[in-house]
Amino acid sequence: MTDLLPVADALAQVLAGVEALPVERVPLLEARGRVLAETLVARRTQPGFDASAMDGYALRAAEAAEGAALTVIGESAAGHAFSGRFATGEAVRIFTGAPVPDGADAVLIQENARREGDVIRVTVAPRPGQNIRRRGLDFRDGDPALAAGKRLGPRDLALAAATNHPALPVHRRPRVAILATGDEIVLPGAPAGPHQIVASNTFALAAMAQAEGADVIDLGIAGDTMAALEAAIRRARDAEADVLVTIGGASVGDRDLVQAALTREGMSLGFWKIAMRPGKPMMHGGLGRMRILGLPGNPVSAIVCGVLFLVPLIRALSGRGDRTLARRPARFAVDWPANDFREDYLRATFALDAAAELPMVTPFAVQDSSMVSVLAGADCLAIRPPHAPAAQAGDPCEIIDLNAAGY
Ligand SMILES: Nc1nc2c(c(=O)[nH]1)N[C@H]1C(S)=C(S)[C@@H](COP(=O)(O)OP(=O)(O)OC[C@H]3O[C@@H](n4cnc5c(N)ncnc54)[C@H](O)[C@@H]3O)O[C@H]1N2
Ligand code: MOO
Repeated sequence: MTDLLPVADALAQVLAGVEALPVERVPLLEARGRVLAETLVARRTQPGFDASAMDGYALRAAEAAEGAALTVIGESAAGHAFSGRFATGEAVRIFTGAPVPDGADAVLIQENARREGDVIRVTVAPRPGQNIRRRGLDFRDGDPALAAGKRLGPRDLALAAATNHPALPVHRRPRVAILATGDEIVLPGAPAGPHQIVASNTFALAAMAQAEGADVIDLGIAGDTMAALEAAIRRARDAEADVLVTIGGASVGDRDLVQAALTREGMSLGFWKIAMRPGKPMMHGGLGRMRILGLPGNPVSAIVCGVLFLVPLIRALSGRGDRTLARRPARFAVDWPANDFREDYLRATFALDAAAELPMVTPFAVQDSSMVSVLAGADCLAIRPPHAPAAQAGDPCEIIDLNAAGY
């Protein structure tokens, strides 16, 4: 059994040759969560002029000692620059965001001046340059603003807008078809006998795919017959899915028909079975343009495979630079036994150590891959490499922080 494919090799195979999907342009209001296909370059300089950061008076700092009096000769408001000339002993009333008149080198905040008709008296002297945002402070025409491969969040969209892009080149969203299999599987809320199982991992995988920006094609549940499975596989092809995720029927039982059905439909097998717990019977293949992830039925196995393989595959298809979920150093809070040949992804909780730096990890005592309640209660997956020796409390490990990832 020790010749099973290592997890890292399996991931490399899943990602091998995956190219980002074609580029389309979308307006800013539709761009959240999409992945930028080209580096975005600023199309203007911001601010495009020296601008006031405050409401007050534009003046020369050298003429504005405490007690000095200056004559107010005009006004500069946002969108309405002062067009006159600025001479010795003069100030210009100015508002936040307005152009600073030529010749002024500071803006005196109005709270630091006393207005007496057309004259202001300085109560607190300004420093040269104070309250002026220099031209180009934020960015300049031609500056790279956002990198290709970045998934666009709200702040990125503000920058895209400010740099004067009404629409953005992004990769098409991956289409991910999800098929649950098994005669025993019923939908939540449907009448269910005592020996039936309610589909659960389907919803986690769909949510994960959506969270990663994919469009989900729900293929429902196929019974354990070749006909039902083949019909569902064809529906995935007809819908032009980029990825088909099958759930269940992945192992070696007489009713585990998923691989046979896929092979009959023309799949070329990449790999089947990996040195991982949970998730050993995972399968990968290709059917035309469609990539196939055959996940085990056990809910925790399927969802952990989703975290480790489906998420990076969606990210790669979306054109993202960062494909895998971040791993973070941590320490065991308890002793934990030695590992066998399968890389283990332990469901665990953690609390930060006394310095509030490292997560101190406590795996759940029961690590059964059917236990959805344990997975939902976990903060993280603690990774145990193959053949890791017994760990003692305080020993280092790595975790995937599920809460931080939003999973
Ligand atoms: N002789 C062996 N038996 C098994 C092996 C093995 O190596 N030799 N591997 C075990 C491992 S590890 C796993 S993981 C499971 C995976 O089996 P399958 O992928 O064939 O999964 P099923 O039998 O279809 O289902 C397992 C379990 O999960 C339930 N299930 C299925 N789909 C869903 C769903 N959408 N939502 C919730 N629960 C689901 C299903 O009812 C079963 O209870 O095989 C071991 N066996
Ligand atoms: O690989 Mo299975 O997922 O341990 O239960």
